[in-house]
Parts: sequence; C-alpha cells; structure tokens
Amino acid sequence: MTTSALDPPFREPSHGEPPAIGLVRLAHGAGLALPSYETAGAAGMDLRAAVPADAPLVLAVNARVAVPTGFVFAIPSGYEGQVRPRSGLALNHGVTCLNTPGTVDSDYRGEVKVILVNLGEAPFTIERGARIAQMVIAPVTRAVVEECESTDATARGADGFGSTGVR
Ligand SMILES: O=c1ccn([C@H]2C[C@H](O)[C@@H](COP(=O)(O)OP(=O)(O)OP(=O)(O)O)O2)c(=O)[nH]1
Ligand SMILES: [Mg+2]
Repeated sequence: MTTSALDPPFREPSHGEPPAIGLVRLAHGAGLALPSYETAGAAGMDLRAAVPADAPLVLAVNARVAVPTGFVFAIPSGYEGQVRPRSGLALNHGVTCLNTPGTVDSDYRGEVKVILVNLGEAPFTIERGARIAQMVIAPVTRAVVEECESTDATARGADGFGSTGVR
C-alpha cells in the first residue's frame, strides 16, 4: 500500500480495535502477497489469484470459474467477508463476480474462492497474483424470525417490482 501525507489514517468508525482475521496460507498460495488494502481509505482488501504461474487461467466469454485465492480466512464471529468485483475489471473487461457480493461466513474454514464470470467480448486471462476481486469485512446482524398470522398494514402494501415507476 502506498501512503502519503495527503491521506488521513484509516480509523475504525467506532475508533475501536479492528477485527483481526487469521489467514492460513495453502500450499498453492506460496509466495503470493497477502490480501491487501491498496490505498489508505480502501474499503476492501484485494484478493489475488492463486492459479499456477505456468498455467494462467483463461476465462472464455460467458464462462464462469471459482478462482482460488490460496488462503483460508478465519473471520471473527459477528463479521462476514463480502467478496465484491473490482470496478476496473468490470468496466474494462466485463469481468465481474457472478454472486456479488459473495458471502464468506465466519464459520467457513475452506479456501476463499472468487466466482468470476466473463461478460465481455473477449477471453480474459488471469495470471498468478492478479488482483481479481476485493473483500470487505462487514458486521453482521442476525435476526430472530417468528411465524405470524398477519402483518401490520402499510401504504405500499404488496406493491413492488417497479410499482413506483422509473422517474
Ligand atoms: O464468493 C464466495 C462465496 C462463498 N464462499 C465460501 C465461503 C462461504 O462461507 C461458503 C458458502 O457460501 P454461501 O453460503 O454463499 O453458499 P451456499 O451455496 O449457501 O453454500 P453452503 O450450503 O455451503 O452454505 O462458500 C467463497 O469462498 N466465495
Ligand atoms: Mg449458505
């Protein structure tokens, strides 16, 4: 990450301690840089492709693939990891995350993967170490659900799916 005097230091909204995430590097992640915040105020840490250096992954037009990141993330209870596209890949190449935002649960102990789809017009080559997506760590609220006989009344009622028009 590059920093400069122009950049205010990142502060937690609560000004408390940031959540600590343990990363376990898998064998095929050897030598890869850790996921990293690329600017002082970046919301997401970029995830890198742990594909073989001698066998870049070619994503055909309209194809999708789960790209390995080479790491297991241990996200603390009360948080989730949101796997989101990078806007540059989306705008310049039509490459995005199919399930955006992907959800990485705090109890998941498998390898984090990035489900990419190529909606562009040309095959897209993913080299080892390429920054293919970003993960935002977010607090989670879990609701209590209960079955009810009826709901309270609202002005909208059951109107939806464009009921308010476009303009
Ligand atoms: O982009 C993603 C989305 C998910 N996952 C991993 C972490 C997550 O905790 C797990 C399950 O994801 P999700 O709940 O979205 O998928 P599911 O189809 O509901 O699978 P499951 O039945 O295992 O929950 O898969 C990723 O590595 N990348
Ligand atoms: Mg699930």
